[in-house]
Amino acid sequence: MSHAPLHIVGGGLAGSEAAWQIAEAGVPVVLHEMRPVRMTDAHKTEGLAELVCSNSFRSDDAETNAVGLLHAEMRRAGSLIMRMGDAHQVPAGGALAVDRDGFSAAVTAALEAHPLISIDRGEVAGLPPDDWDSVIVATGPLTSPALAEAIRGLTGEDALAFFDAIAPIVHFDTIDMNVAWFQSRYDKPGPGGTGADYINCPMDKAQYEAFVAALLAGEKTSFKEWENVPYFDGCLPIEVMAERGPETLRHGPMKPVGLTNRHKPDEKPYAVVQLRQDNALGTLYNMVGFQTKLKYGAQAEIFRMIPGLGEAQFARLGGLHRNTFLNSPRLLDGTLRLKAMPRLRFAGQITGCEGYVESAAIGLLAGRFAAAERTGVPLTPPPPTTAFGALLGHITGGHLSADEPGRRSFQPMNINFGLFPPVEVPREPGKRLRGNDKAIARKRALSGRALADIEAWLGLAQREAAE
Ligand SMILES: Cc1cc2nc3c(=O)[nH]c(=O)nc-3n(C[C@H](O)[C@H](O)[C@H](O)COP(=O)(O)OP(=O)(O)OC[C@H]3O[C@@H](n4cnc5c(N)ncnc54)[C@H](O)[C@@H]3O)c2cc1C
Repeated sequence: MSHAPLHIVGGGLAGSEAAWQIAEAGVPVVLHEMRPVRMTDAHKTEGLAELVCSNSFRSDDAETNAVGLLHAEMRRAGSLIMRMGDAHQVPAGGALAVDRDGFSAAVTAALEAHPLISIDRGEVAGLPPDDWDSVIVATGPLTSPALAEAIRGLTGEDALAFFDAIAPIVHFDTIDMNVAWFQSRYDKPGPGGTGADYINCPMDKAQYEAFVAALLAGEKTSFKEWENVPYFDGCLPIEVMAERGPETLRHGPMKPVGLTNRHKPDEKPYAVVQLRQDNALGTLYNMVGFQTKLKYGAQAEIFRMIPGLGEAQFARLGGLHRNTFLNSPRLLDGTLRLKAMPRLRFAGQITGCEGYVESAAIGLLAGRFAAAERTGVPLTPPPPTTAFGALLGHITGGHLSADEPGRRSFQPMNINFGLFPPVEVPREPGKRLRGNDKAIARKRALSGRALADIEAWLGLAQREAAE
């Protein structure tokens, strides 16, 4: 049976995954992507699913890490983003990091080759036309202003925009490896890694203190209209962390634990800056956790104070970006449709999830919901005990609003075990778990339950589609 096409606006992480899911369900889809006709402030290419900053999908540990669990669920659900991420991974300790160009090219090629997908390059500069009866809007944190304005007018809610900061990338051959050394924290090999995947730059106490002082004094980009902007803690600019106290960085991205300086094994570094491979060739490394809103001149000067980076050349410096997202718990229904106009469904970071993987996961769900609606096969949302369900719950209703007049408390969030309903931790007779052991046992129990429940949900969805 042939179906009328669905439309997706935005060919990023969410839109690409949604297109794949819809087409794989046998429904034709038109994917509208504005690049290269119109670019965003962060995208550099015309490739679909371009990674705009870090090249990491974060931890791949499905047993004790919530994003690793989400990876596992997505793989089971036939995710294109995970398949291409796995195919283009670069070594990164316990994390899944990818060669950004190879990854984006592979996603683009797969979508272009699918017989049910057509790709239309052009901006949707307002509400989608009335004759598009089912649309997924996946235009991301940098939704073009014309569309953002139209959505804002439609919802009556102010789409909150605020700034995040991105980390610099360094040319490998400008790093002094007589000072820096390769090692993953605790020598963890992780998927596709060797246990020596990060470059580490050590600092002694005096160097660390001088560095923190320089960060505090360095000239920052200031955006008056965005002052008092609420950064979320996972993506704080390094100088904002420094402002929180002299020790904050040493306990955050510059923590020295699990690392031994190969050049001076008897000297414990006071702080360590880590760089992670950014491309398959190994010619570029990004500074882990070093997102910043320092001015370019100040960045180059201050980051060259880091031992090993004295002569560093930067392929890209850090910067600021806008982040636009909906007050989804109020605006969207349980299958991501806009209550005020149900022909529009939202996916990706614009719904208030955060991160490449989470955005793709919500794209996957939006695609499946839209395809099910088109084919007339009802699809119940995934159970809240799964990573898919927990994330969807956060977006469509799990968040408790602070309900202060004129303000809203809903903020973008990465997947985390705090979003899952409590679980009974299995007890071993005669053994009482405490502290870290107890926390790990709890995560294992949450993961085990999630994987069993997602298998059941996927099996059920498959049976319903076949009937
Ligand atoms: C500068 C920056 C740095 C980030 N750093 C990280 C990071 O390090 N790690 C991480 O996990 N996440 C990071 N994020 C968040 C990351 O962007 C998102 O998590 C992810 O890319 C969102 O996926 P998405 O599909 O929702 O949006 P995107 O991947 O941004 O895709 C949206 C697409 O829609 C297109 N588009 C926009 N408006 C229109 C329109 N009107 N018509 C047609 N097409 C349109 C855009 O060109 C884009 O291709 C960062 C975001 C930004 C902006």
